[in-house]
Amino acid sequence: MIQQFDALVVNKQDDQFTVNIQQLSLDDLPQGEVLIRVHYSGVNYKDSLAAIPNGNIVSSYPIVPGIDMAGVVVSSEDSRFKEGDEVIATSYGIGVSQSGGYSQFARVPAEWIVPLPDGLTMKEAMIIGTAGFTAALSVLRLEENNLTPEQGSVLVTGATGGVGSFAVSILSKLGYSVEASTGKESEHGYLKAIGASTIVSREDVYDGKLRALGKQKWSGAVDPVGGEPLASVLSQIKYGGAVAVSGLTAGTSLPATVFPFILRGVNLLGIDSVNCPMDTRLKVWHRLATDFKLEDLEQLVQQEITLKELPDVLPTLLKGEARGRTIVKL
Ligand SMILES: C=CC(=O)SCCNC(=O)CCNC(=O)[C@H](O)C(C)(C)COP(=O)(O)OP(=O)(O)OC[C@H]1O[C@@H](n2cnc3c(N)ncnc32)[C@H](O)[C@@H]1OP(=O)(O)O
Ligand SMILES: NC(=O)C1=CN([C@@H]2O[C@H](COP(=O)(O)OP(=O)(O)OC[C@H]3O[C@@H](n4cnc5c(N)ncnc54)[C@H](O)[C@@H]3O)[C@@H](O)[C@H]2O)C=CC1
Repeated sequence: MIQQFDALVVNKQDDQFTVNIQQLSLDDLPQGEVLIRVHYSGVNYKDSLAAIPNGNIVSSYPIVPGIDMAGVVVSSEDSRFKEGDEVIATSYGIGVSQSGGYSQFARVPAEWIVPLPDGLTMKEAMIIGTAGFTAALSVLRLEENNLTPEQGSVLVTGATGGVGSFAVSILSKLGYSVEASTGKESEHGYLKAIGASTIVSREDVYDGKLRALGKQKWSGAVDPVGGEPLASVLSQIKYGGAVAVSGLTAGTSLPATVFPFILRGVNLLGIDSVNCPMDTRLKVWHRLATDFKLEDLEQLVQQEITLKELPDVLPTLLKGEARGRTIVKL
């Protein structure tokens, strides 16, 4: 019988904002058909936003953040899952509108759960997490836009981050020549090790001047950075190419012109991991467990931490200090 367990709880009451470890009981968990003993979670940019007062992510407090979890089913009221099943639960309302993965136990609606695919351990699934899933979905969308390695280099912005690192590694594994953009000179070795062919600076991508059209440099791009750099990337994509945009670390406004779209047939592909339909979600996890799977996923792990280290680690992503993935052992 489960009495009490540890969780990270974020609360906002009047002017008080708190982030601390608390002892919860099963009665504190939300409704949902499946009770999961969480083994691993991870740290995504969105988790860091959930742990600050004005992150615009959490819809009601108190909440246990953690948009990702992998664990073992303890009990299920839904016939699709049974005790002992290894599962992944990410996205939807997890860690934003209802309690998430920074807890030893979680209760989740059955329709949000993905069976752990053959070929991945729970730990590997959380090294991947929403960041790796988003990178994989970006690559899938670029493939659907007919991108092939023969068309030339593909750009990855924010390349040392979670989404960026996975985009570099997956594209490299598929035979693409990858130009990885980073502002971190100290991480050039890391980017080469995970598959970058060339490292470019942030200034090579956006030199501070936005042009209607620039030289055609990249056949495609995976962009978790957004903002002005994205406008600059669009102006440098080759005829018919595409940019898969997922993020906003450089800002939310997009001061672009229509010219790349109407003169070069460039496509801007929106990437949403949160409400991605289940059939696509299963397809992406299958590819992450097969042809997208990296030989050494541990290379992308910056650190493995425990719940009590989370309050110090969460803010680091908002300062652009992530390198690959931080995973959390529950
Ligand atoms: C892992 C994923 C990620 O990391 S995504 C990146 C992190 N996400 C964010 O930073 C989003 C934070 N949200 C915001 O900043 C705001 O919600 C906003 C700017 C997107 C919109 O704010 P605004 O105040 O202008 O409008 P509302 O909040 O009232 O919403 C309007 C309308 O949009 C729907 N909506 C809001 N947030 C989302 C969302 N995350 N996904 C999908 N849809 C969203 C909201 O429900 C409203 O629609 P309605 O039909 O009226 O309900
Ligand atoms: N659309 C979706 O479903 C998803 C969106 N995201 C978004 O993708 C982005 C990245 O997420 P994570 O990889 O988890 O974060 P992360 O913190 O691991 O990586 C962010 C990267 O952006 C870089 N960066 C920060 N400021 C920059 C700037 N001004 N110019 C260029 N690069 C800059 C950082 O150095 C780092 O490499 C976030 O905005 C996140 O909200 C992430 C997952 C899913």
